[in-house]
Amino acid sequence: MNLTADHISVTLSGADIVKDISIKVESKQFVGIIGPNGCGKSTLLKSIYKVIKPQKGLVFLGEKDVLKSPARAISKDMGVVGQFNEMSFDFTVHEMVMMGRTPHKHLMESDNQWDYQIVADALEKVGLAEYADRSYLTLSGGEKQRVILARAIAQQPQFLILDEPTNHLDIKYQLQMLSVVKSLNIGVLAALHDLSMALAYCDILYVVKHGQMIASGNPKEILTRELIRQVYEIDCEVYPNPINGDLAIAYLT
Ligand SMILES: Nc1ncnc2c1ncn2[C@@H]1O[C@H](COP(=O)(O)OP(=O)(O)OP(=O)(O)O)[C@@H](O)[C@H]1O
Repeated sequence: MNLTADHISVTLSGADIVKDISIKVESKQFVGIIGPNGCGKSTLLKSIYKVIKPQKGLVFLGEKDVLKSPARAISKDMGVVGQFNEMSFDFTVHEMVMMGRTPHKHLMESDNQWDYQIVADALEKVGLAEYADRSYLTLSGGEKQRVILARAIAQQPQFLILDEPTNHLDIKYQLQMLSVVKSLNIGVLAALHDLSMALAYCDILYVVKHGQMIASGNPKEILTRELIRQVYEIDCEVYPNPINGDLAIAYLT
């Protein structure tokens, strides 16, 4: 399912946070958004998944006009793994992941065997099968992040939005999270901080600074020393890794 965000502008408390940004994610593409802290990545994503209403712009998911459709209709197709995953109430891990089934159910419809299987499979995928009965509030930040991914997987969306999905994860689970997401074979739009991960996983990369899009394209072509200096104000070398031939980045501080 394609996602198109056209000419999105967001103003918050009088400040222009997102300035006329357009993004396209083709079906099954993994698309990344990078940029420094505070450049507007989360705000842009929130305006796409309807938490913030943009002042200008259009968002289409397939044929659906996202900004004009009810949240429930969009949640059948769009999953979101946000940056902050705190809950006020204590649910078990199983209950948290089962919430992913809600968009597919009628009011008061109870969970069936099929839902149970989907939840068990999703927990298995993120390596948390043994955690089903644990209290969500007692989990570590990284475990919570993986539960939220499992919930999004259980939702069986056609499109996934990830806002810095790996920020609590150690390297094993960073790789696991992005590999699991890639294996879902659906359109993905992800805000990422790690440029090496962006190089490894993204088909297309959008680069944002001060709320504006300053570059986009194949990460291997656009992530140059000059662009990284312009965006992050640091010096680096981008070079072919002699071990696997992939591009790597050495930061020169
Ligand atoms: N409700 C608000 N009112 C005023 N300013 C806001 C509001 N929400 C966010 N901002 C500001 O908008 C800017 C962009 O925030 P956003 O969270 O989109 O950045 P980001 O690129 O996701 O940053 P990070 O990499 O640190 O997560 C920040 O300067 C933030 O302080």
